[in-house]
Amino acid sequence: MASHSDPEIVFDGVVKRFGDHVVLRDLDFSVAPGEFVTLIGPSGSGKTTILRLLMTLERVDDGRIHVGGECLTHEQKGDRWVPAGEKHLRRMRKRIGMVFQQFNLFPNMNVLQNVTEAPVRALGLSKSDAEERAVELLELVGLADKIREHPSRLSGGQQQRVAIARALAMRPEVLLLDEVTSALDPELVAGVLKVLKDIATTTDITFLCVTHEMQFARDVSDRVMMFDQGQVIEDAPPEKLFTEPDHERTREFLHAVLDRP
Ligand SMILES: Nc1ncnc2c1ncn2[C@@H]1O[C@H](COP(=O)(O)OP(=O)(O)OP(=O)(O)O)[C@@H](O)[C@H]1O
Repeated sequence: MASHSDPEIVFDGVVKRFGDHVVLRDLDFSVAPGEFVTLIGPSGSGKTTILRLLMTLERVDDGRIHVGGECLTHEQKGDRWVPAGEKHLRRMRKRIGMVFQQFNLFPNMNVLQNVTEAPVRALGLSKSDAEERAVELLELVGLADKIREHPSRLSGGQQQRVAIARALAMRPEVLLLDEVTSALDPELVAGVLKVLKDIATTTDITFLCVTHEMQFARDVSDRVMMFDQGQVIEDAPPEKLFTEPDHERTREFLHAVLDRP
């Protein structure tokens, strides 16, 4: 069982390769319960791979990942630890939600159905309980008046807010955010970020976020991890990392992204 002092997420010596390409090399980090941690770093440095490992969309080549005090990647069979089987992964997956760059809503379902489908199917909630909760969440993301609309009638920002409500409907302990505003028109970005900030500050969900929105990262994160060539090269509160980074590589990276027109 997890105790209060256990970190919510632990990467312990994680290695991930694609063929000969080592994307994560002996990666160690942890995230405390309720913390909001943002991963920044150059394109191709492995940030999305970290989220995909947590979603069990990829398997580690070495090392272990723990979530909520339990091993995600391996399970005990008798006195041996073996790579996690499908049943273990399915159970663990329910604890982790993810919001992607693309909203991935079901086009043939209305907003309410999109938010209730998984809780009814995967958590076994009754339809009326799932709907009650979905309406609360859709109010939280500012879409109470859209519950009968189909996704195609919504703006990108509204669709992304439905995707956020859908992820929250599964009551995740951990919410992973992967470039959630990248596919949005610039004028829709602020509304989505505001919703996320409200959720981050009013719930005890643990967040691991990949974003190029540096102002958002600075505003919301408890910690920012600068990631390069498969490892965390700097890990600091945002006010430190964005103003006086220790590492030259972090300085160069911030200079490049903050100067972008
Ligand atoms: N399924 C895959 N097969 C082969 N190579 C992959 C696969 N997924 C990722 N990679 C490679 O792993 C590296 C890390 O990719 P990843 O998407 O994690 O980077 P990232 O830091 O999230 O980049 P970006 O900021 O551009 O999204 C890249 O070189 C990528 O080409």
